[in-house]
Amino acid sequence: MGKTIIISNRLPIQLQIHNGGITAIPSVGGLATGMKSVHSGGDSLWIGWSGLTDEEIPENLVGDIDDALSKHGSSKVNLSQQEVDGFYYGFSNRTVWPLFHYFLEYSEFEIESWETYKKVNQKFADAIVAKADDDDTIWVHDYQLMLVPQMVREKLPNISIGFFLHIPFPSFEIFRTLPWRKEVLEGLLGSDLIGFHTYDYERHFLSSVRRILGLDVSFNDIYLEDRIIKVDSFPMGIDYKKFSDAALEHQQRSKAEQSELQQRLNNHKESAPDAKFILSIDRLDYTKGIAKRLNAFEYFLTKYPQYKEKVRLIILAVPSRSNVPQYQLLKREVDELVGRINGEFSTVSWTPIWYFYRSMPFENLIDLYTSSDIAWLTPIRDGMNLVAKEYVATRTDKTGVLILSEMAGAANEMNESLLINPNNFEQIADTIHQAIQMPKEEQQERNDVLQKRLERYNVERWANDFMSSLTDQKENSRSYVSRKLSAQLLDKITDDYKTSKRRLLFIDYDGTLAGFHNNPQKASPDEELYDLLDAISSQENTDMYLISGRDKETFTKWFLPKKYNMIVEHGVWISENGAEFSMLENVKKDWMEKILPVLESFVDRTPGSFIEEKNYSLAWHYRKTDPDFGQKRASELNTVLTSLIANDDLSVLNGNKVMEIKSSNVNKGRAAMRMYGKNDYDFVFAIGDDWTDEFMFQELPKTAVTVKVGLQKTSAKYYVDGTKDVRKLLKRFID
Ligand SMILES: O=P(O)(O)OC[C@H]1O[C@H](O[C@H]2O[C@H](CO)[C@@H](O)[C@H](O)[C@H]2O)[C@H](O)[C@@H](O)[C@@H]1O
Ligand SMILES: O=c1ccn([C@@H]2O[C@H](COP(=O)(O)OP(=O)(O)O)[C@@H](O)[C@H]2O)c(=O)[nH]1
Ligand SMILES: [Mg+2]
Repeated sequence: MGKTIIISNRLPIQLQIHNGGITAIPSVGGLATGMKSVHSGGDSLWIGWSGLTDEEIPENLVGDIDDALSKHGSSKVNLSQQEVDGFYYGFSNRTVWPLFHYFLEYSEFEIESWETYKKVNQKFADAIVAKADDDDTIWVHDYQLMLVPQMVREKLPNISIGFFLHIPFPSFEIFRTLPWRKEVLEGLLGSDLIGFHTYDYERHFLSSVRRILGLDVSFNDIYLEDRIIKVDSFPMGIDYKKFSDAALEHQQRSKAEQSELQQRLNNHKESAPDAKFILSIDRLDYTKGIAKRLNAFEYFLTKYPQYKEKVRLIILAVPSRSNVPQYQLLKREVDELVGRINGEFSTVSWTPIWYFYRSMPFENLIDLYTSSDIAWLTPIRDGMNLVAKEYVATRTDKTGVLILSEMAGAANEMNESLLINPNNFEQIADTIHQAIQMPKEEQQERNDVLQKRLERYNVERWANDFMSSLTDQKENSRSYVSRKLSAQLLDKITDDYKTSKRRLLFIDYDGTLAGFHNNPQKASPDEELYDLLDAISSQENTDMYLISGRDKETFTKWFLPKKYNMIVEHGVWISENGAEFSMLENVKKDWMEKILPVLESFVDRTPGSFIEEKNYSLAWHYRKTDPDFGQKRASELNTVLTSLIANDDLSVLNGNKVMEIKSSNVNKGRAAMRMYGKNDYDFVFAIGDDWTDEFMFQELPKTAVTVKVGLQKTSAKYYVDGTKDVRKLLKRFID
């Protein structure tokens, strides 16, 4: 097991130059604070940006800076001012950040900053490659580095790469507006595992992958030619113990040991013992809804005037990304709002809002958390929001009320808090009122549940879950690429075939025995194929079945005179030894009239596509359409159908340029297993090219020889390249 390399834009510490010397200060923000506890525990290297540009670093300090970082297990990527502008202030925080948080109108699409983003991502990737060995595990963090996984993959094809996105992944409708959406997705797909905070972000991401890249997605796996990528949600936790221990320790301090801030807080509590402190802590970011919160607070004071002089809002806004114009505007807006509200409501003995615009050290955060009766966090969108979790963790006597926006990722796990919609002022005002009135017992009940959960799903557990999922995934992916049939393997299979006592063969038709045609009727069998099938089926002790999704009329015409055994429409019909087709499965077809109009509307909008109406299924073919367009429509149809059929016993099969809707209890695997049960077979063989054949590969016994045509995702043991190789392989059985 090699080392772990963590890579993020920001390192756990930020360097500053003061009076010719270097000072290291802890980084603020969820990623750095959360991962820090993971990093300090193990054998890991953290690569990131020091916070200083090349221009800011005097030559004589270069060595000292490297030393300072290496003391923290870190190593830096050097960035010039121009790079920081284009990459960090530019593409990361003026394009991706607003877009992914649904602030579409703030998003700027500038080609120059995209180019710098690419260049800087390459720098990060190169820094990893320079330090990594093949058995290391790379964990890339966040939206600033979305191209890094693929860039590393190109240099180190076998290394394990995980990626975690700390911010939301927006819905397809939003993400599609990004001019470089394809490149971003491809960059991420260099990973083996991609993690999100919530299932919703994961779902949005998968839908974009399906619709923009047209890739095969099954549950939460993405199939590439030679790898599988797993996508999953891992809600990030906090270092619970660190916060609860700090709060306990804080409680035991004597007056003299308390911080200046704590003493001020105490003085205010003493002067107005009934007054409540409401706390809000965030980076000064438009996604955090600080301005809205101030307006809502004003509304609350108007709606519930009895709380004048009884509540105080403490706002800690941490300076962030202040080179981005939106952040500067927000700063001005918040300053003005605080001034106006305080001006409007203050009395001689009461200022409703205390406003701090700075970053506070850990000790002061604990002062604020432990002194506040209510924490009020109302982001308009937030990937997770760790402050919410930290507040609850510090409540040693379990009192305190958390009011949390339902738009924060954390809301998914903190149902016992008071969840609000940050745009609904009426609801917010009433909720603050409810929080102030909430009996102690109820507060404790709610926090008890929350604390237990936070303690269990702490940041260490989060990191371990992610890492072990990454290890598993790497193994799955390795075993996924099935083996190409080498000459040696072919000899072995032929030998087993010839020495077996009773054989059972399942052979798919389209894409396996015959190539594809724009018109399916034209893909008819040729003489060579008839000869081959005649020879196999007439062998002693050999049960050969052609197994296909085609309709029974076509197969009757082509093969009934030949008396081959046939299973068609995926297993609805069977014909053996030249008998008429009879039903193998009893299936309903009343759903068809509901689905047909949907397919028709897709035919109308997708020139070249057409519907094939089979007896018990409907297929929408798009072989003749423009490939990209067809793929796009197929993903769209898939989305529509999946929601339409959710409650029926139907499934959608994604075949080769065809989507078929049929009863769930009919598939080739089930049909094949019924044949397998009829006799004692010591050689079972199945070959096929598409998704629908996977049912056979999965359900037939492990000893079966299963062969996929074409290198694609498969459960088959082996693969061959194309229809020519299929015939070559089958010929071996009769030579
Ligand atoms: O590095 P900055 O530009 O100063 O910004 C600070 C960090 O902000 C973001 O944090 C996110 O991660 C948290 C933990 O997963 C999550 O709780 C929060 O909702 C996110 O906004 C950003 O993702 C980081 O990259 C920044 O470093
Ligand atoms: O003055 C401050 C204010 C906040 N934080 C920390 O910054 C993080 C903020 O993370 P969150 O997930 O809430 O939001 P983000 O800033 O990452 O969007 C939390 O761990 C806080 O403890 C800090 O270190 N100093
Ligand atoms: Mg086929």
